[in-house]
Amino acid sequence: MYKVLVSDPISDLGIQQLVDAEDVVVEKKTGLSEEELIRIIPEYDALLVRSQTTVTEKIMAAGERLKVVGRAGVGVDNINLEAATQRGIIVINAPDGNTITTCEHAFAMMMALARHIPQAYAKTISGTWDRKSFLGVELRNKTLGVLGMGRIGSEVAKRAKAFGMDILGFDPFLTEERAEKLGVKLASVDDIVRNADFITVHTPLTPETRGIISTAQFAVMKKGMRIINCARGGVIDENALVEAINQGIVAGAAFDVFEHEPPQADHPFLNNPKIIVTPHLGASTIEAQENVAIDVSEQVLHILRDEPFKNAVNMPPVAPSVMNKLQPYFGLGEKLGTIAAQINNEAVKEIVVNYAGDLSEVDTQPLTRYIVKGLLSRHFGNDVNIVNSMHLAKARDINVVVSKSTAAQDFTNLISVTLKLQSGEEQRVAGTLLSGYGDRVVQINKFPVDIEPKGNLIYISHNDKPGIIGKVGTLLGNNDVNIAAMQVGRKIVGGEAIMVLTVDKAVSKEVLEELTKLPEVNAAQEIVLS
Ligand SMILES: NC(=O)c1ccc[n+]([C@@H]2O[C@H](COP(=O)([O-])OP(=O)(O)OC[C@H]3O[C@@H](n4cnc5c(N)ncnc54)[C@H](O)[C@@H]3O)[C@@H](O)[C@H]2O)c1
Ligand SMILES: O=C(O)CC[C@@H](O)C(=O)O
Repeated sequence: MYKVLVSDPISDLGIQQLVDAEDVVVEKKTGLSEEELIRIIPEYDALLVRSQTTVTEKIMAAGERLKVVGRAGVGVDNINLEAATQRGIIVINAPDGNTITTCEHAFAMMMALARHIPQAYAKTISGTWDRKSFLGVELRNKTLGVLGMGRIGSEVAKRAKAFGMDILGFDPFLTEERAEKLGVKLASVDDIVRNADFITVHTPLTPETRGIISTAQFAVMKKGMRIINCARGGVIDENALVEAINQGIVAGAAFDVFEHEPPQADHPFLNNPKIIVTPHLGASTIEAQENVAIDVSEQVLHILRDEPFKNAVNMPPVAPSVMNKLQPYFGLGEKLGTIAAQINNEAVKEIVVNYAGDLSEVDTQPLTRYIVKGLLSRHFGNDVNIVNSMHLAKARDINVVVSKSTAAQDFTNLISVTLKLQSGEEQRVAGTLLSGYGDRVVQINKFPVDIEPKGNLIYISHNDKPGIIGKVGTLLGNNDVNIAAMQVGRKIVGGEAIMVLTVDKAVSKEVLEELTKLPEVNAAQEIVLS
């Protein structure tokens, strides 16, 4: 008999198939502390959660029989994926079941903001008939900026079209073709913050999206704009928002999510008449809760019974024999993907991976997943892993092409990752695993290099002129950035060249900007590797 613990409120109808299964016992125990969960988890084969239970490393470690953690929803930020993977615990989610519901909540928030509905309701039921304080605005002919054009963002854009809004969309994976299909104008974050009357965010919380809307962005916004966050707390900086409201820049804000949930009683949003809030209700409809629970229960049953399943967030389906051959290259592959993503700022249409030498003889499919994971992690953060990386690329219309060749230049193995970009340009990074030395990046674009892919790097493209290396060194020195290693690549004397510097600490955006202002420098980008 398999035992399933449901530790958050999850739709009864949704888990009915588990309850009905003859080989399963379902127990519901909600509101448990971490200690209580640690104490009881050893009895269970599966754990079903929503977003209230944080499934920590300690809980995973105590889950001696735990085979699967099912998340009835999208975000798995409350589940320690690494700990699960290390212990072979499969984590599954239900990414599609609450898309429409959350989109509708964001839309409801936008309409409530435009017409002051919560404020007017509160005043009316308090006995005051006030028709003067709540003059609203129409959505028609307004510009809506959508940051994050994935499942939910795309659905919001479709509905905004029907309301006669002009839509500006930004997503690192949004191509012209897809934007056109959705009736959205492809824009940069800067275009959006300068031109939108309404902004809604639909990205995960990653290092890149944390504070993507903050003081600098509020400073250039249209006076009287309105802003909505039904994605994750922290994507819009909470303090900067309050400040922008006080300065009269933002006319209203609607938040379903908070940096810390639930927010403290003295949270500045809770007594601000221009901010409307809901307690993380984006996914809370009967339909969505049934959808996600049905989806996740079905998969839990499959996993418990050792049947094929979908939507695993963390577990690679790799046969041990293939794993042994490929494992040494997984780290290199992921780093090549990460570097390719970080030296590129354009939408990617195709990823071409070439395996040469030794690697051409084996089934490299699992390794490709690592490369694509590295590439997408810049924008998806922890939401991408080797199980879902190919699926995520496909869902973003990014084609992944693999080719093989027996000759690997002067190396025994060579992995090349070429990004074919929206503009028609290409970016290429190649690397090898050198016996006794480890991972090496041996080519960036057309330039041969020899770089250990580790720590903080700065990638500079420049014109090969005397003195440029000194200027870069002096600028970094003046900013207290110590250079540990430097590689320069060029094809011809005086022509295009690149410099890759290994530095002892992360560099600020300001320093990168200063570097790009040096006369011979064309671009300077930070590459962060673990
Ligand atoms: N409020 C709720 O109850 C609720 C419910 C469901 C989902 N969510 C949250 O909503 C968000 C979106 O969910 P989804 O299902 O649409 O996810 P999704 O993965 O389909 O879409 C997210 C999109 O964000 C994009 N993105 C990543 N970094 C970006 C950046 N720097 N700038 C712009 N775009 C960037 C990704 O490319 C992706 O297309 C997630 O954070 C999810 O956890 C909240
Ligand atoms: O209500 C929930 O379970 C949270 C939903 C949402 O944030 C998700 O990530 O799916």
